Amino acid sequence: RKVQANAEADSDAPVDPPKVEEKFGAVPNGLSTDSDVAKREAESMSRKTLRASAEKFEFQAEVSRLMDILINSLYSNKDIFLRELISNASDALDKIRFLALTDKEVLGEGDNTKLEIQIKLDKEKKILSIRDRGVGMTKEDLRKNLGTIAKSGTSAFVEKMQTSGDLNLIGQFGVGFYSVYLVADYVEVISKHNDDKQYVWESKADGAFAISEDTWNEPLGRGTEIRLHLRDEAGEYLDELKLKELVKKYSEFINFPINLWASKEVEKEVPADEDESIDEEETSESSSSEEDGEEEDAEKAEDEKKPKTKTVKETTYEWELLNDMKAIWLRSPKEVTDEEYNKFYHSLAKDFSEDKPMAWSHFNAEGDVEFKAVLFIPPKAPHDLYESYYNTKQSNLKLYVRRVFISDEFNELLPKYLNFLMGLVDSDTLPLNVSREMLQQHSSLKTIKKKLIRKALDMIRKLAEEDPDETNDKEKRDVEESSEENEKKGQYAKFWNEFGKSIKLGIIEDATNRNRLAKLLRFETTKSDGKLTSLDQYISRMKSSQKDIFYITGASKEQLEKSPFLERLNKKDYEVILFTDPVDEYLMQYLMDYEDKKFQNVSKEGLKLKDSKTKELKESFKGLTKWWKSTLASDNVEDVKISNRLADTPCVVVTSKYGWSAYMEKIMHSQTLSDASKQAYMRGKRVLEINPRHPIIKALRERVVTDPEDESVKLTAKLIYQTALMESGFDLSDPKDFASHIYSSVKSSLNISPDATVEEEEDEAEEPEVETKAEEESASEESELKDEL
Ligand SMILES: Nc1ncnc2c1ncn2[C@@H]1O[C@H](COP(=O)(O)OP(=O)(O)OP(=O)(O)O)[C@@H](O)[C@H]1O
Repeated sequence: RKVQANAEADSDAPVDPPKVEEKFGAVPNGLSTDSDVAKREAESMSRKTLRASAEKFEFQAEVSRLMDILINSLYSNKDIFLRELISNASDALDKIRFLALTDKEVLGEGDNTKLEIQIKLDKEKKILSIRDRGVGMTKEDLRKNLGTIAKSGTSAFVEKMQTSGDLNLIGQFGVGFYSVYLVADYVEVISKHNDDKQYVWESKADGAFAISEDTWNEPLGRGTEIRLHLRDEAGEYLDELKLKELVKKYSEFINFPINLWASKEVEKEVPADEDESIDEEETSESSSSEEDGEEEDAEKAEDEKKPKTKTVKETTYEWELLNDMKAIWLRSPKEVTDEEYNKFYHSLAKDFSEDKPMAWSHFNAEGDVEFKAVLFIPPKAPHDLYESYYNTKQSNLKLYVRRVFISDEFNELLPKYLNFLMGLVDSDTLPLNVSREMLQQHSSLKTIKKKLIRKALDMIRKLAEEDPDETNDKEKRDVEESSEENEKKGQYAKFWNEFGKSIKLGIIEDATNRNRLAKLLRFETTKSDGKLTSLDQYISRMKSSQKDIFYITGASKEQLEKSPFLERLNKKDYEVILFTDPVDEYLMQYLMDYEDKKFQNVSKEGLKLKDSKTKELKESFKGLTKWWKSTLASDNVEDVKISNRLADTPCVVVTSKYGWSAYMEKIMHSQTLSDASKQAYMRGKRVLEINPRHPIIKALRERVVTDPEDESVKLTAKLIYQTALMESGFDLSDPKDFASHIYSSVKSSLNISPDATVEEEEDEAEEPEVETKAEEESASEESELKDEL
């Protein structure tokens, strides 16, 4: 009877999972069906070699390299594979839900309509399976998606991973799937797409993968199941508690239910063991005497009243929901904690480093177009943010319409220069059942975009306002600094270093918001003492006599600080902005004024600096400037003028107001594909400005007065011009010509006759050179030295 009781207990055991389970492949406690046998055969076959009948493919070289690194990685945080798989499953579910908006049929019926993720463990066989009812993959999808890497920048990632060993960013590079090989040595991907049959992709990460039509697993209906045959050392992922903890940690914000086939200890009332009760009866019989007959009867009656059951512990299995799918953006911003925003950012950005986002903005737009949005400024700029700025169409904003994910490639939501922001928009106003193309043209998008830009710029402005480093008010700064935890200190400089270029690109591209963006601009100046300053701060320090905002452009701060263009400005204590980023040159073509103040490039014409003697000097140097201009006629010099910007340098070359500056010319020259004819056209007209107080200039004037036709004076004047060109940042068009002028001048300073010629080499009969002993020795010494080096 015992045997029977056990059998009964077994049959009640939790091997009878819901219907979904039956289709799910490996059954935990092993139901012995025909398909099971076939399956096990298939499995054991495949563990040895990939299935013989399968079509074999080689991984793209880059994928193989990546897999090699992953397999041999000593990276300790192997957990990341799970969030990558769940994230892929969630993407696939998003895709089918989106398709279903316009065609309900694609969802199918019954269990197929359940948009969920299921995780299952088979401790015995050491298999962890993750299944989704997403869009699935056709045979071709399997080959392409899990064999090649489409996204660029993967090489960069592989390099980085090899050197830093940090795999945490894997998801951001579009190669998350391969992280399965951190924990598994053999992986099967079973997938069913509506347009194809069910296929199995499998690989042991040995350079090859195989695809075969799946005739042995239970049909999936639709979607993908990934089976990880875990390595021995990855046994911890068969622990339910561990998986629950991981899903909580990484996948909290997944918008689909994630269910774990979880065991549960339950107490159950089972019929009390009859054998035992008989034994008891027997014992009681033997111990009883006949006299006790009446008493006994009473006890028996009592016993019969007692239930004949007992409590036993049983393990049952059931689907346990691991996430609560809370859409953070639907909640009131007041209710969401900083910690939740941080976590949400990490899941959105697939960035699981410790870095927190720099700022966020969570808002609810009402009116004609209603939407909710959360925007984040990431802690760091992605490695390729500006590399392909004009070519990529990558926006980092997810668009939802009434909680349904539509796309994360909607470039209509934010202008390019704000592409560094992460976040999402969920609109109730946009229609749900139209194609993506139709949606892209929807008039509400313009309103959404406008509001998003406003909010984004506000968020950046606040970042500066809250930074004590940004304030001019020393007292306020001290108060802030003394507060214990001042996380906000220096945050704007950090933002500027990461994303400053984006703000500059914004000024160039977004005329409507130019002024708002200009407020966010930061730069160093001749007086900022190595710190960043803003236009507002610059203006607040302007001298009362100063009308324009002064700036200069060049390759480096050090170079600019020595520029002759700043001589007199420095002397007179004017502040000048130092722009050292090539993009600044473009920027200043668009930023004409700010708060009614014009910008003046101090290396260009138009600088107004009072010099009471200008008129007088102009008159007294008229002869020289006229003569010099005609001497330089062939050098494309528009004019020769008295300068108001020089102190110690004899002369400089300035450009016309709307032409390119010297630095811009350099930038354009360095661009391989720039158009030579445009270069000639845009090149600023050059004006030689002379310093009338400089002894060289004064001496030159005297010499010209004496003999304007003196060739040596003409040569000297040309040499001065060429030197000024160089010092002003221009490239010399004919360096050979310049060099020969310098040598002529050197000759005269060494008192060498200008006609002196170079000594001719004697014409000897050509003989092979024979090394003398001494030469040989020195040569061998040299080579020894090289070896040592
Ligand atoms: N569960 C799945 N269902 C359908 N397609 C999938 C699934 N998992 C992966 N894929 C396909 O394989 C591709 C490669 O996946 P992988 O994780 O390597 O990169 P990714 O998903 O594009 O980028 P990321 O890792 O950033 O999510 C995906 O783009 C997707 O097309």
